[in-house]
Amino acid sequence: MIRLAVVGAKGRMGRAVLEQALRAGDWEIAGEIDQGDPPKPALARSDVAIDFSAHAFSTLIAEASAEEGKPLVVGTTGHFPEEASRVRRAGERIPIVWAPNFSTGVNLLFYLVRKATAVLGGEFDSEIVEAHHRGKRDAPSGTARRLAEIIAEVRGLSLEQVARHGRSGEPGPRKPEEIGIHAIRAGQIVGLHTVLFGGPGEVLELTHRAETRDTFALGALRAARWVVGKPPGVYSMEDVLGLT
Ligand SMILES: NC(=O)C1=CN([C@@H]2O[C@H](COP(=O)(O)OP(=O)(O)OC[C@H]3O[C@@H](n4cnc5c(N)ncnc54)[C@H](OP(=O)(O)O)[C@@H]3O)[C@@H](O)[C@H]2O)C=CC1
Ligand SMILES: O=C(O)C1=N[C@H](C(=O)O)C[C@H](O)C1
Repeated sequence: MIRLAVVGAKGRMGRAVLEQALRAGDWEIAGEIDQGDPPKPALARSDVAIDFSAHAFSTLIAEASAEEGKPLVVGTTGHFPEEASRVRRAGERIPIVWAPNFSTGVNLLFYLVRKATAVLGGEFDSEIVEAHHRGKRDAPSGTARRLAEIIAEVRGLSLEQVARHGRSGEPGPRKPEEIGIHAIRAGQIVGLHTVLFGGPGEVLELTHRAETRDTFALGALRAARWVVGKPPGVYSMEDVLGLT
């Protein structure tokens, strides 16, 4: 049995992880950490923790895991740059899988978008559209941010300079280097990401649709199994899936 701590256990994702862990049968739930719980006792009892909480708390969890010497899987999104640096620093002491999206399809989408951007080149405009449930706190989604980073990396651009979050008023003609990012919030949408490449006389759209949270929960459990025993470092879900 692998002893697991779930951070944000009462949340949408925390509940999905607990359900899938119980179903798998080889996990012992050693701790559930939510508002008001001190994290360290539960981390100390566990072989690995999975965090789906909120950016500030997730940063504290990464630091507490490093102090306890325990591996960690971070699924939380929306970290501010200073928080992200602290998570990376924790990864110098323990192994961390940190991914904005644990579904296999989205990690394949990352690969396909890298390839499409390289093949299509600067003649094609890139726009990202994401849609999520009304309860989501951060925007754009961590997955949309990662998709934008990938396009910027391949095109040798600084994302800060070329990201265009929505358009209104009179933005004028689109600049070729812009990467448009658009967030929709409605109802119970689990997760939808489309990358649209618009070129001369044609449009290519790559879409991933998460149908239930099980895809994220199963991916996070797969990452947790993988990360136990790894050397310190910050790993991606693409590393876990062997896509790198
Ligand atoms: N990487 C991936 O594949 C995925 C990532 N996510 C990300 O996971 C995160 C959680 O999503 P979701 O489960 O939908 O969100 P929820 O709001 O449903 O759950 C978050 C949980 O964390 C708890 N929490 C928040 N702040 C704290 C805190 N300071 N201390 C202790 N507990 C806290 C919440 O408690 P309370 O309600 O009392 O505030 C809640 O139980 C988000 O960042 C989301 O973007 C989501 C899906 C997939
Ligand atoms: O908050 C969510 O629900 C999700 N968040 C992740 C993100 O921000 O990319 C992943 C998934 O799309 C669901």
